[in-house]
Amino acid sequence: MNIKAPVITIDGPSGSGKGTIAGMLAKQLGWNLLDSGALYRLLAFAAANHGVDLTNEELLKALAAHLDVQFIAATDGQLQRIILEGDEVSDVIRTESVGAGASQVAALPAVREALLQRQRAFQEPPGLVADGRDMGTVVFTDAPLKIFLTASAEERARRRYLQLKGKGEDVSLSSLLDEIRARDERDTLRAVAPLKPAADAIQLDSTELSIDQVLQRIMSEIALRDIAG
Ligand SMILES: Nc1ncnc2c1ncn2[C@@H]1O[C@H](COP(=O)(O)OP(=O)(O)OP(=O)(O)O)[C@@H](O)[C@H]1O
Ligand SMILES: Nc1ccn([C@H]2C[C@H](O)[C@@H](COP(=O)(O)O)O2)c(=O)n1
Repeated sequence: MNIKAPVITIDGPSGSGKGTIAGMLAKQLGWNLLDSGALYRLLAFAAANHGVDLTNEELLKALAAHLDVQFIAATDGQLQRIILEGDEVSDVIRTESVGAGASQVAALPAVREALLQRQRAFQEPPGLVADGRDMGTVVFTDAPLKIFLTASAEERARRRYLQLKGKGEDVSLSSLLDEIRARDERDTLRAVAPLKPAADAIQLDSTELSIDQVLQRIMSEIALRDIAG
């Protein structure tokens, strides 16, 4: 019998802390990690490099199906690395403009379909932590633990502001808030796989919680379900 590796899904809006928490959980459990947003970011980035318009669904579908990408798992002291067509792009795909492009290509049904199997292929033993927008509602519907992580738009903009300032970027809090609201609207209102909690997801508002408190809360849900061996 083919027993599938367990999956923990973490969905939520931009800046809610999904990526941070998913990376920490995967490390703590010794499980695989899927940063599904990175795939949409990679596609938007590759499209710009190849001169493909972000509204050209047919060309984007072909590009998505043939994306030459490698995810190199995090090692002690190093974050996961992402290689696209032989070049390391781990940092350059993290800008707000690539994020906005990702949100635009992610609204196209043919693109989502082209990336579906690639995401499911990450479900390997001993387990998978997957973060994104539709992990619990579309990609891993039978996951034994689904988290929907939120925070107020103001808090998410504040976190992003601190993150980008920390990298030496010249950013404005009010424009980050506008960008976050625009991305929320596009991700939530799109017709296909919109951002929403799965019916069986645990909703966790991290506005007033530290990273550690969020992690502890999720670890206690894992223990309750006895899914991590
Ligand atoms: N509970 C928290 N309290 C304070 N800061 C947090 C918390 N969770 C995450 N952060 C910080 O907020 C920033 C954004 O977090 P992260 O990148 O994990 O969000 P995300 O939901 O994955 O965003 P995106 O979907 O845009 O990739 C990071 O600098 C992270 O350290
Ligand atoms: N499962 C996913 C993951 C991401 N997206 C889209 C929507 C986001 O705005 C964009 C970038 O994601 P991020 O890296 O910020 O998590 O990609 C999606 O539609 N579905």
